[in-house]
Amino acid sequence: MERFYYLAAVTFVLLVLLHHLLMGRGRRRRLPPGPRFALPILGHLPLLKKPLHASLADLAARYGPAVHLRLGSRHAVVIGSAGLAKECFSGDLDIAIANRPHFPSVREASFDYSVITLANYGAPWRTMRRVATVHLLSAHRVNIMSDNVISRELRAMVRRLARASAATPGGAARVELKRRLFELSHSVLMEIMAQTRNTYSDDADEDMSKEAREMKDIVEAIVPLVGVANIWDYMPLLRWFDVYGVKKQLRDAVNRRNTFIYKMIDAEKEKLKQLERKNGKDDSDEKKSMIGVMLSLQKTEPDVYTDTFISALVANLLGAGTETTSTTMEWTMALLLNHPNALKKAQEEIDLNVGGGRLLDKNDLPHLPYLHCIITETLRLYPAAPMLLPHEASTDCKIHGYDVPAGSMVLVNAHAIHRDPATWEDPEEFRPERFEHGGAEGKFMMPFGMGRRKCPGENLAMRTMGLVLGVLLQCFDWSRIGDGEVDMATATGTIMFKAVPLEALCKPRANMSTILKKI
Ligand code: HEM
Repeated sequence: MERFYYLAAVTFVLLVLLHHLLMGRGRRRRLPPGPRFALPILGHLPLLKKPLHASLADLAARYGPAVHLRLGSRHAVVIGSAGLAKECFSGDLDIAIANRPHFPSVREASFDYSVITLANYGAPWRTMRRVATVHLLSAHRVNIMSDNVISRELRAMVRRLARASAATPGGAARVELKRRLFELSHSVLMEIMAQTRNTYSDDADEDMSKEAREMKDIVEAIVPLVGVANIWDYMPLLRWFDVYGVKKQLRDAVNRRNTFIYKMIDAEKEKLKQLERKNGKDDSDEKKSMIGVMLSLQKTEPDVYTDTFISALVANLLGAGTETTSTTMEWTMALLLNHPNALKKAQEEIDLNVGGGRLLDKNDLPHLPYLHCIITETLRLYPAAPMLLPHEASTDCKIHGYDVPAGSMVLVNAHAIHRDPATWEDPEEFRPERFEHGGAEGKFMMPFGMGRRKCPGENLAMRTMGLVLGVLLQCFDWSRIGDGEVDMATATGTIMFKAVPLEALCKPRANMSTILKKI
């Protein structure tokens, strides 16, 4: 027993020495200020409370806009001001911090980090990013998708809501908005990827294609397992010995996902072959799904656009685009329910500019500036990714005059920047009017990030949100369930979810009754 205590003590001392030896390199550098005492192995991790953005904002209030922390064995710098965020994402510094930290917990689900969101800055990332921005998410394709896909899925949703209301005594249906908005965003992206849907059911409760439903089930199996696996990032022993059996479950779920995507790719290949046989030539890109577009690229550069490349891109865009978009729409509806005057003002704007004779479409959006202000104000208050995605420095660099060693994580507190009282008057208040008539010009927001790793899905997200929210406000009156305000508590995580899923009452508007019977 004595020997055991002796060995434990020696191991502890060695660990502390090793820790100081490794981390001590920082002493010669001028690191940004931060809490002095860091535990061996864990570093400052115990200081971080949930939600992370609030905890980091507290540290910024104490130490300044650039705070140094040690998270496990990594250096991390937290950026907490608009000025510094702009500095980070301009010029050479933008390139220096354009890598992503790689956490073992996400390796399994991310094709070995070879997806746009996680790949390091370099040639493979550039190729994926170019395909996504030029061929899949460009303004031109978003325009095509607005009519082909988004409006079709949206009409199906409106039809179901109108039917549900008609079947409810009093005409106001109780709607699980969180679920509906998620399913709509997921269906839109699935259709954009693979165009699998060929029928629309009149089922009032759910309207996803068979493929969209299967993909949703698979993603729902993977997400909690990645959550449990997070602990691997700091305790590798759990990973090596697969203590909870998570590794095997995760591998099974990821295999299921990959097999499913390969099946979609094969189906799309078959569809394209049939078209070619029928027409003697390939279809135009405009009519193709995203998988179809990538299969055309595969013909000319088979070594680059492999089936694995396509699968990784499909899985990545579905993952990056669904919950960000649906959560932002859920927050918007929650804010409007708590601010009925803003809701009414948006409806009046729609009535004036579109009327009740047809559903609003993409051409109406530029004439609905107040709706745009509402979405922007929601993105300010509830940015879906409150800390963006973590960046990593590929070389030693300087931020705000401080040394930042290569390998440091750089975290940007967009949530805190959006609520900085030095920039925003009454920052905690929902006030879309602040953006009216260029009122917020020059004020800095970054809900989609900035610089090289900025979100490539902004166009698609803004278009989807404009159309969905516009049509929901045009067709229905919305009210809260019960007398109290909607609970605006946030859940924690990379994405800022609403802690209590949003439900609301929805009643068809009188001026839309003819249209609602026809769609
Ligand atoms: C309201 C909706 C959305 C919000 C608020 C949002 C926000 C963000 C943010 C903050 C980042 C990280 C930027 C950084 O690390 O500096 C990001 C990255 C990304 N987003 Fe979005 N996003 C949204 C919708 C979408 C959609 C619809 C897609 C595509 C279908 C998409 C695809 C991506 C991808 C691929 C990346 C990784 C970019 C890279 O690492 O190079 N996002 N997004």
